[in-house]
Amino acid sequence: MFETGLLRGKRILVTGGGSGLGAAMGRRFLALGAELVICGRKRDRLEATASEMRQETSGKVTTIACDIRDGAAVDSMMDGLWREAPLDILVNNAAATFIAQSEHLSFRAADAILAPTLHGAMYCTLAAGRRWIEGNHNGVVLSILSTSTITGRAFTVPSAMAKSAVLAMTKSLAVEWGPKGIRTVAIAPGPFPTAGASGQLRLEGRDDTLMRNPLGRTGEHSELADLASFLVSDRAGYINGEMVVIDGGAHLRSSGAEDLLQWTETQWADQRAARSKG
Ligand SMILES: CCCCCCCCC/C=C/C(=O)SCCNC(=O)CCNC(=O)[C@H](O)C(C)(C)COP(=O)(O)OP(=O)(O)OC[C@H]1O[C@@H](n2cnc3c(N)ncnc32)[C@H](O)[C@@H]1OP(=O)(O)O
Ligand SMILES: NC(=O)C1=CN([C@@H]2O[C@H](COP(=O)(O)OP(=O)(O)OC[C@H]3O[C@@H](n4cnc5c(N)ncnc54)[C@H](OP(=O)(O)O)[C@@H]3O)[C@@H](O)[C@H]2O)C=CC1
Repeated sequence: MFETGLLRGKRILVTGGGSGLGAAMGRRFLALGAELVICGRKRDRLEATASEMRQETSGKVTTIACDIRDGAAVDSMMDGLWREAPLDILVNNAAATFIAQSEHLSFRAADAILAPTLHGAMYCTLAAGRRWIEGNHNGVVLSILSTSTITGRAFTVPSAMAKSAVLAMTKSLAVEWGPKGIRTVAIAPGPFPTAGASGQLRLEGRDDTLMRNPLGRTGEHSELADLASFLVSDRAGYINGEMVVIDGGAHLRSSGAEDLLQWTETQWADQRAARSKG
């Protein structure tokens, strides 16, 4: 679908690129000629994903273990990267969520979602942006958000809050950093099957999520990877501050969480007990 070498010469960091949608985007970026860096907390999983990628392509893949909740760790990751060469593109993909009745969320539980999803994305963006501006280098920040930024979403309130805040960052920096050669864009995916999302959101057995999709299916990873590749490429050079929804039209019918309103207190208690058993 794209010209060969669409992303040739681009050095791209995908946070949370060792799994799920981050890995799918990374694979496509490599296939389009980019140099890829993936980060996450789990070094083993990053290495396993990178080694699969290296077998599939001749492109260069680097892994960095980094907990993006830690600003100093983010700065040290960016220093290390910039010592070699500046990044061209940052993809804020790492995030966390789980379903819970909000009145049962401890402050620590709320922070467990806000810290990577909001603070982590902000730390990475500020760290990359500062270096781009100091070095007079153009850049693109793509943030993977959610349609909860449009609809809100019951039972995943900290995630909806964090994603909405990163959308505000995307729009605000488009104006502040656009004149400095930095584009900020976002994607709001609907349900795409990944181990992370299915496990945390109990998507299995919640047929309503799929039934409510006007297209009657979940998204394909390749569909998201295509959209991401376009948005970070120079072909999308005039798109700035925009969030593109890719959800089959699902959010026009429902936020995706309404079936949870039917859960009984016993079901929620079982959910909490399952969590506390690990
Ligand atoms: C909906 C429709 C969609 C339909 C539409 C689909 C749209 C999807 C939008 C977004 C999707 C995604 O983000 S999908 C991405 C999913 N991937 C992930 O979440 C991967 C990263 N996840 C993680 O790291 C973990 O799962 C997570 C728990 C979030 C963070 O782990 P931490 O080690 O930081 O946290 P812990 O130390 O274990 O716990 C910190 C506190 O949080 C509490 N806590 C942890 N899990 C909890 C839980 N399930 N329920 C309550 N509370 C919980 C603990 O009890 C602690 O509080 P105290 O007891 O008080 O100490
Ligand atoms: N799948 C879906 O249906 C949807 C997904 N999204 C968004 O897409 C993105 C990818 O989600 P998905 O692929 O489904 O889920 P995954 O759980 O596979 O991806 C989350 C990634 O984030 C990384 N991560 C989490 N916390 C941290 C941290 N503190 N520091 C560094 N990395 C971290 C994880 O790696 P590690 O554990 O090694 O740290 C993991 O690779 C997320 O932003 C999610 O909100 C949005 C809407 C729908």
